[in-house]
Amino acid sequence: MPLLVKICGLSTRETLDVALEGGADMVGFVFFPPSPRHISLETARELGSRAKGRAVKVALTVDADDATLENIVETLRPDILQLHGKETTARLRDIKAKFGLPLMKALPVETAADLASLPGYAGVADRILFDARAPKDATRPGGLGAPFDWHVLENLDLALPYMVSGGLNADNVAEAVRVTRAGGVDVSSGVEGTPGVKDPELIRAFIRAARATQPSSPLPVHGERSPAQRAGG
Ligand SMILES: O=C(O)c1ccccc1N[C@@H]1O[C@H](COP(=O)(O)O)[C@@H](O)[C@H]1O
Repeated sequence: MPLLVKICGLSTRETLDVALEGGADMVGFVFFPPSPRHISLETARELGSRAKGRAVKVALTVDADDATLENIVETLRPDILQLHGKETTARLRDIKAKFGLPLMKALPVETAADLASLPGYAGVADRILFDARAPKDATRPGGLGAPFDWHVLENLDLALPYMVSGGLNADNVAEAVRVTRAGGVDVSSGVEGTPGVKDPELIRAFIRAARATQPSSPLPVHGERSPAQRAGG
């Protein structure tokens, strides 16, 4: 399976286009007012229609209530909801029943003990995102540019698709994928110059580095067209 690459915290047309043109599989939009990446519903409507059909649109929320989720679903029209707070398994069931969208539950990781809640969430979420546990005094539960010890996931045996995040960048993404065997990677701070301000070059470099972790297409035998040539018609 090809590695899924998610660029999160996009808030402008220009950087969204860079992520889409660079080949991001998923683009994430943050709806959490304390975050420097928080976007308004008006921006969500514009960016959502721009990304439609070009990448999976992910709405990131933190313990959002139904009314907030309703507004986000109505304006962004996300393909998946990323729940990055302390949402319980019961709340996940409730959100699923109300909104009928796939759910990606973010789980904070610091030590192996943090995986205790995994079986419960794996029973209801469609995908798990393992993210670095934020310090107690942090103003947000993610998007802090800090990695966790990827070896915690080394022997993970999870049937559900999972991604990793937390302090990823173009220099360490290959090692994160090697250690965790994750099917996807998610980045925000690592493609920014300053918090909340995406850097086009860093976005491109991250996507390239993530793609380079994949075995390259086999060389065509004489007279045969390569997969890339076939995809291009
Ligand atoms: O990006 C944010 O501001 C944010 C706010 C609240 C919850 C999660 C947030 N971001 C997510 O955190 C991880 C790791 O990000 P980083 O690469 O370490 O900056 C990622 O999933 C972001 O989507």
